[in-house]
Amino acid sequence: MKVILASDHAGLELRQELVAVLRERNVAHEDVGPFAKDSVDYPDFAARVTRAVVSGEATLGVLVCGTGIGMSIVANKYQGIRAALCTTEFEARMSRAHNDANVLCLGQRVVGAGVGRAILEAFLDTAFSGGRHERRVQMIREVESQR
Ligand SMILES: O=C(CO)[C@H](O)[C@H](O)[C@H](O)COP(=O)(O)O
Repeated sequence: MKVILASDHAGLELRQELVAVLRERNVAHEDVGPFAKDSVDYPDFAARVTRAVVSGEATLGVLVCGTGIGMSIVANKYQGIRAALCTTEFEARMSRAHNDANVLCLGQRVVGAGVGRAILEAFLDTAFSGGRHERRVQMIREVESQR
C-alpha cells in the first residue's frame, strides 16, 4: 500500500500530523506538500493526489484543507475517485467498508490533530466489505461513465 497526501495552506499542520502517523506505522507514503504557509489553491493539490490514485501510482489519497470541503469537491470530479469527507472515525470506517473510498478528505479547521489521526487510522484499517456494496460502487462507476 502507498498513500499520497497533500493539503493547502489551511491544512498544512494536520497533514504533517498524518504524515507522522504513516511514518509510525511504516506505511509507504508520498507527501506532495505544500511545505510553506503561503496561500495556495487547493484544486492544484487535489489534482496531484487524485491523478496518482487514478493511475495506480498510489493506493489511497489524503487531502486536507480548512474544511475538507473544497478538496472533496475537486477530488470527486475525477473519474475513479471516491473521496470521503470525514469528521468522525465512524464515517471513515463506513467510507471504506461501504463506499470503497480511495481518498480521505479532512478539515483542519474542523477536527483537531487527535481526531484527525484517529480518522486516518480507521480509514487505513478498514477494508471494503464488497457484497451488496460492490453492486452500488459499480453503479457509481456507471454514473461516471455516462458523463
Ligand atoms: O475549500 C475550502 C473551503 O471549502 C478550504 O477550507 C480552503 O482551505 C479555504 O477556503 C481556504 O481559505 P483561506 O481563507 O484562503 O485560508
